[in-house]
Amino acid sequence: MTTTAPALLQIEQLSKSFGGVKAVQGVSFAVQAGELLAMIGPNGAGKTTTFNMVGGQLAPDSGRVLLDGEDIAGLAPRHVWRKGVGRTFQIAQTFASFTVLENVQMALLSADRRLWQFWPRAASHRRADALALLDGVGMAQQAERACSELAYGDIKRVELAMALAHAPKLLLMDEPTAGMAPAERVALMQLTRRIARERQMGVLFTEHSMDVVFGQADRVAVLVRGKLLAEGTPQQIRDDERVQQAYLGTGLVLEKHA
Ligand SMILES: Nc1ncnc2c1ncn2[C@@H]1O[C@H](COP(=O)(O)OP(=O)(O)OP(=O)(O)O)[C@@H](O)[C@H]1O
Repeated sequence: MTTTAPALLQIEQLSKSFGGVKAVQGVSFAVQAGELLAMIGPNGAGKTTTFNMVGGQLAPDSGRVLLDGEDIAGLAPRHVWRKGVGRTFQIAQTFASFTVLENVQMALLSADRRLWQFWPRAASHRRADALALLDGVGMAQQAERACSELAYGDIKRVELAMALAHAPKLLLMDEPTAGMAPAERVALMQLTRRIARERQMGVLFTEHSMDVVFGQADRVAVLVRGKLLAEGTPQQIRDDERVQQAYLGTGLVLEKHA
């Protein structure tokens, strides 16, 4: 008899309302280790709400968020983070004057649960590990530059390295490519995909640009008005008439063929 390994992330029947608005209703899907799952849907579909229930920013009204089989629904964000769920954040303006290396060293300090008052020591903290993380995203050569001097696409790569500092099992990326040029968008998600494969890390991301979704995601979950409309490979989603209908009139076109 063969037993199937549980998914890295399994969300089951998640629901959340805000007053009378049913933002998410009975949504279930899974993310496997090493794969990229894109969550898409028209505006107001419930993507951010779902995302925040996985990250701990919102507690669901009902349903489960299983990480390696353990229910983490309703845990505070820092506890969810400790369990191995990472999230990419923008480099705060305050830290833009610090070097690329220093920013990653700070992320490592935080992963090691050192307090910010240890900052004077950050310069010596796990320098080699920080460089290795930067090497993984192709930014080691720029380690000594201030983040404020970097091109936008490079900042995104540093933010990715920072998110990897605590070696998450699952990485949440909320519109990771917003504001990027098309070629940069694809490059960032190709890099993310390679890292996800190497580390066997799952990635759940929300995305509006269809070139990224259909070119880079392994699977796609489509939310419409709080419900899961469809889930499958990019090809299955592209060919799904219900998805086509859902996007009618939104200005987005799902091409039938890549
Ligand atoms: N804090 C809140 N209070 C009240 N209503 C909310 C709140 N957050 C979300 N909603 C509502 O829940 C529904 C789903 O919103 P959500 O932000 O999750 O959608 P989305 O798919 O992320 O949309 P977008 O693509 O526009 O970001 C919307 O009707 C929204 O107005």
